[in-house]
Amino acid sequence: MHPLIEQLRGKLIVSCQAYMGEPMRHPETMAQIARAAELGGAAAIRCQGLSDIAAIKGRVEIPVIGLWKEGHEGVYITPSVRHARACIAAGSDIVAIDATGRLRPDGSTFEDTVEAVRGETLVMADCACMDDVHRAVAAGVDIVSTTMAGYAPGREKTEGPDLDFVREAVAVAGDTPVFCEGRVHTPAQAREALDAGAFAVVVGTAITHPTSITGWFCNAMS
Ligand SMILES: CC(=O)N[C@H](C=O)[C@@H](O)[C@H](O)[C@H](O)COP(=O)(O)O
Repeated sequence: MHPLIEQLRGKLIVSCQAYMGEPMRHPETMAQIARAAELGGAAAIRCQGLSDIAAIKGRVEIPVIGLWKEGHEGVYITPSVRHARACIAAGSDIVAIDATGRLRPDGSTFEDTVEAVRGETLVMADCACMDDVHRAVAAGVDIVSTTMAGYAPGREKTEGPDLDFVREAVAVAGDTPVFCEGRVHTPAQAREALDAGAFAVVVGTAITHPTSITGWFCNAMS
């Protein structure tokens, strides 16, 4: 296993993302949050967009998992070779790519992107279902992640993390590490994900999205 991935074993990865039109959507803000997460013990940062990747890479010592989201429908996480190459150029140590079988806007496939960038970077495959896991492992990716479960066809959206998906993925992924990502909202759930066999756990919203967290409190109080 690549040493950069080995150092993530059993660790927390923090996803620092602000969405279009949101008050925290600024590379400097994301870099500050990423650095704060690093000080808290995060082993890597996952982040979106070329400016954020560059700003965060310049601020933290830990590895950066970069992606580039374009659009909201269909394949929007690093949807082409061009997007993946740009993420590498911006400073990503690992590039996250949608691993679903859906065609990308430019007509290319997941395999096309993996083929083009493998050897230049480490690839994290954002999967929605077991078909994606099989596809990603066959393509030779470095990491499989449950990122898209509940957000693309294939699996129901679970209340918390999809731990059954983690277990099923671990059972077939062989030596390829499986990360648990998506709806991990509490430290206890992060622990459960490791117990389910996850190699590492990615937490975004519950650490870095104050608008959502505030809403959780408000809902509980109304
Ligand atoms: C489905 C999709 O587009 N997920 C994105 C992937 O980068 C992010 O919006 C999530 O915040 C990230 O996966 C972490 O998940 P959570 O925020 O639930 O901890």
